[in-house]
Amino acid sequence: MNTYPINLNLTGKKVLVIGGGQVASRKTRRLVRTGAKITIVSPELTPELEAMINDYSITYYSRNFKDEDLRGVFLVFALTDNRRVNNRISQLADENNILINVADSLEESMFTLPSIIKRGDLLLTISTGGSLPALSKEIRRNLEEEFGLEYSIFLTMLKRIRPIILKEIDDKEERRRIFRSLADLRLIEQFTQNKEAALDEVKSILGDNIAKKLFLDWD
Ligand SMILES: C[C@@]1(CC(=O)O)c2cc3[nH]c(cc4nc(cc5[nH]c(cc(n2)[C@H]1CCC(=O)O)[C@@](C)(CC(=O)O)[C@@H]5CCC(=O)O)C(CC(=O)O)=C4CCC(=O)O)c(CCC(=O)O)c3CC(=O)O
Ligand SMILES: NC(=O)C1=CN([C@@H]2O[C@H](COP(=O)(O)OP(=O)(O)OC[C@H]3O[C@@H](n4cnc5c(N)ncnc54)[C@H](O)[C@@H]3O)[C@@H](O)[C@H]2O)C=CC1
Repeated sequence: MNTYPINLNLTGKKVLVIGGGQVASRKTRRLVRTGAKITIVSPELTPELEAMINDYSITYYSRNFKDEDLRGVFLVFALTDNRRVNNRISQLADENNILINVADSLEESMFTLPSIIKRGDLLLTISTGGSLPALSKEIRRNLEEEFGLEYSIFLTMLKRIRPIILKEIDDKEERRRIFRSLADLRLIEQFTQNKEAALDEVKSILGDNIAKKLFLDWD
């Protein structure tokens, strides 16, 4: 299947989770960090979901799914263990143009969830097109060792540096040279081993003028 990979901004959007088992737990864990307005409908809940409902302002209805639950919903997860219920939700979502993920049917899903590695602003996603989700998980575990916290630190710094380079350096080629030199995996990894040396290298890539502007209040 040729899916279209996107990173959705769910801030303030109504998201409905139907079902309260292990799969709902895993998917809701990722949702609570997005700023979405989450509602869960399920007669039963895992202890983790109970805790998330308390800790984040999640609306919860302790009952089976009703068709009206879909009203005004932007995105829905059909995560019950009942094929007929999941299929009904999928039909309704289709009719009403609501984005849907169905836990037990790739065909009825408008999108699937990838395995993710998040290090601050760095987001790596892995997907097997539904062929073997366990492999996505295994690849994630392998890559996790390769991409550590240094990426988060580095990108936090770049968030501050990049706009200044864009503002201060008019020459497009020069800017491109700088950004390409900064996108250096070896340099980023140095932030865990020898932060001083890594910062020195960043300064030398930026050149004296920019470095002075940026690192004046740097400790
Ligand atoms: C199509 C998709 C739809 C979707 O859910 O979006 C889907 C479908 C199904 N998964 C099933 C089973 C398992 N899923 C996992 C794990 C994950 N599954 C995820 C995504 C996806 N799963 C989407 C495609 C992703 C891709 O393309 O690779 C991950 C990546 C993301 C997430 O869900 O958070 C997350 C790993 C997160 C991480 O840790 O990194 C494990 C492993 C485990 O739990 O240890 C098992 C048990 C082992 C096994 O069975 O392989 C079953 C069979 C159910 C049954 O037995 O009946 C179906 C239904 C079917 O195949 O029809
Ligand atoms: N996509 C994925 O990553 C995976 C999908 N699955 C599939 O996902 C589904 C759910 O799996 P689990 O969470 O492990 O099952 P589970 O049995 O732990 O949870 C099912 C939940 O659905 C609720 N439920 C049942 N009928 C309902 C209804 N009419 N309305 C609202 N809630 C209802 C139950 O109360 C329960 O909380 C299964 O179909 C399973 O085959 C399983 C593993 C991984």
